[in-house]
Amino acid sequence: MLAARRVVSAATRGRRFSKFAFVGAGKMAEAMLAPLQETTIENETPSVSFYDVSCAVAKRVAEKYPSLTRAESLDECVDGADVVVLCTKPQNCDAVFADLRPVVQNQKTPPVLLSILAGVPTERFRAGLGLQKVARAMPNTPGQIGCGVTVWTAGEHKELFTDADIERCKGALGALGKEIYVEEESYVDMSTSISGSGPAYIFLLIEAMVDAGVQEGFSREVATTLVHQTILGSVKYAMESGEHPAVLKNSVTSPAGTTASAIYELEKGNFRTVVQDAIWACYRRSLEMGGLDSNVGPGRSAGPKPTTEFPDMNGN
Ligand SMILES: NC(=O)C1=CN([C@@H]2O[C@H](COP(=O)(O)OP(=O)(O)OC[C@H]3O[C@@H](n4cnc5c(N)ncnc54)[C@H](OP(=O)(O)O)[C@@H]3O)[C@@H](O)[C@H]2O)C=CC1
Ligand SMILES: O=C(O)[C@@H]1CCC=N1
Repeated sequence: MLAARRVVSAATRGRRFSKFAFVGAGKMAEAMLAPLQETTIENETPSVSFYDVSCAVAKRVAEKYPSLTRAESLDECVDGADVVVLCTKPQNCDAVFADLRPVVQNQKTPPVLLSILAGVPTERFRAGLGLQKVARAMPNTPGQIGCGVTVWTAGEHKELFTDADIERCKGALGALGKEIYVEEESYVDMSTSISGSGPAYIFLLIEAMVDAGVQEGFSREVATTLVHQTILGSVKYAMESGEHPAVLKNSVTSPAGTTASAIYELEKGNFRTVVQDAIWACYRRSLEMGGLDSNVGPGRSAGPKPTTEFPDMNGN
């Protein structure tokens, strides 16, 4: 299922189609390319080029998406782009900056840089590439089928972005599923630990449940169907019913029944705190990668502070 096509705003009506240049065409870029080629932005299908230093990766993507333009060089890829979508690894930022800086500086109109790199703050791109307009997003792999969720920000310099710039970023990210704009960049690091990396936690759960089914004697195929459908159905039920998960869990758990025995074991293994510790560890790693204070989490000194006051005894 792909996301609904976007409605065009008056701000961008009548302009030429948007051009997106993907630098790096690996796993996450590919997840973004599939829905992007199906969507419309500014009432047009956007033009999309991509470049990857790995010929094998570029060749595979070109074969899979023949309507996209495979560029042979970074210059060719970025030439005339409205938005450069950076999809390389955070670990080789400096090498990428060295190659990309002269190319973006050479453009008549400086493009927007939309980074999906985990952990790397917008200021680092502004300094490394000499670009003013830097947006940062944290998408996830289910975006490949239009079922993703992305948290993104234009950082502290949002006022430099035109309506069309924002619409292009929103359009590209909206093609992946839900997009949530945040004013504060720290929420992008936080979302990495929940939605960005989250699919991996779910896949681990799927793997564990399927393996248990196989241990019990199901064929792997049937066990996989049981697990997929259980997780899919539970998510849809939770979303459609709007009930608190504890209520839904209790409705499955009969007195002295089977579920209670399973939940006892999960709780004995600290299931919920293990999940929460994993999420905090992921957030800490994102902050570390950005050179920020990562001493966050229960019992640690840094990190988010409550933003609202507790009500007084009268509820005011
Ligand atoms: N995977 C995920 O679920 C998510 C990933 N992200 C972020 O997305 C980014 C990409 O991750 P992912 O797709 O998994 O990584 P991949 O390694 O699959 O893709 C990165 C690609 O970029 C290529 N590359 C490296 N340097 C350059 C360069 N100078 N110019 C062009 N291409 C280059 C790499 O080639 P080579 O391997 O030869 O170096 C590789 O093919 C990361 O920053 C990650 O933090 C964000 C959200 C979710
Ligand atoms: O593991 C990572 O660093 C990337 C970022 C979010 C998902 N994968």
